[in-house]
Amino acid sequence: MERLRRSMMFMPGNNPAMLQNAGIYGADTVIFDLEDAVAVSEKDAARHLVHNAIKYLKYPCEVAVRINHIQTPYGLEDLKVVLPAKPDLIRLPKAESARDIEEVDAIITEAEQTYGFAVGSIKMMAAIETAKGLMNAYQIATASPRMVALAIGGEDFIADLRTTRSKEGRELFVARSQLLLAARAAGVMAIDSVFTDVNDEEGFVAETKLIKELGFDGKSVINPRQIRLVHQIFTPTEKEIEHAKRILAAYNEALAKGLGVVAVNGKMIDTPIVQRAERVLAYAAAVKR
Ligand SMILES: CC(=O)SCCNC(=O)CCNC(=O)[C@H](O)C(C)(C)COP(=O)(O)OP(=O)(O)OC[C@H]1O[C@@H](n2cnc3c(N)ncnc32)[C@H](O)[C@@H]1OP(=O)(O)O
Ligand SMILES: O=C([O-])CC(=O)C(=O)O
Ligand SMILES: [Mg+2]
Repeated sequence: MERLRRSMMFMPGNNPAMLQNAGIYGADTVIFDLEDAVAVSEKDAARHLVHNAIKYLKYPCEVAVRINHIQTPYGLEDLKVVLPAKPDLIRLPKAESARDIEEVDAIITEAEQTYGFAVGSIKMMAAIETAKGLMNAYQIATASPRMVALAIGGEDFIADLRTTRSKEGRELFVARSQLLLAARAAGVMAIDSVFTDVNDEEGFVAETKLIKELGFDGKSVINPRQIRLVHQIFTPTEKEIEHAKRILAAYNEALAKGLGVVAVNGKMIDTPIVQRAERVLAYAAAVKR
């Protein structure tokens, strides 16, 4: 079972209190933002704060940094300042081509060599936030062996579509589905976008259930209150675990009798259903760890 990334919590990289406490809320990943949550006048201070937080504070989770796009005046400097602290993951926003990934990948490789880190140890993910990025999503996801995930950045994406955000996310449905397909084809995780109304718990839960059904591995979040809700939705229930166990038991019994197919509660069980049951159990075990 790969690492869990159910919740990836953003926080502004220039907020010392948030960086200090980032590890206490149980997020699978924390994302220190240098991009849109940080004003231009604060970019430099944020980079150094993020560097020091990663270097001197111990986080019990994966630590990611969202840099500015590499073709902005800030992206390269972001990498220069944060890479020596060895973040686990670099999140590139507004990725539009494989070239974007290759550029960042080359800079990371150089830093790993300079600072004596194992080459390939710093991972990358990309957020798709434009129609153009989505058209190139598979190429983006496969542009470097460092790539572990594609995310959708829904707020920017909706702006690029020239539409508005509906409560049900109708305008994002196709983009989410396409991003999921690209991620699966590339063998990387798919991470959903942020839900900006931190006081709308019902809306957040509905959206998280939807993206889990679509097949996403997790969600970007912006507030500690959203973490528990995502984890609850992604954790298999006792009923699902029991059902998975029954499927495996029935299948193994059938195999022992030389049968390839068997029924549990009147429903046919064959290889893909067994694979799904195995994943439920592996996931449940990973969540407990
Ligand atoms: C579209 C995009 O690009 S999204 C990505 C960039 N955006 C961000 O990074 C925003 C991150 N989130 C936040 O800044 C805040 O959660 C807000 C502004 C959305 C809401 O703020 P508040 O209403 O003050 O949050 P709330 O009252 O729930 O905060 C409770 C506690 O959690 C802390 N907290 C809130 N959000 C975060 C966070 N994202 N990361 C770490 N700690 C946080 C607060 O500092 C506060 O701590 P305290 O009790 O020790 O004082
Ligand atoms: O990537 C995200 O989840 C947040 C973001 O930048 C966006 O929605 O534009
Ligand atoms: Mg964005």
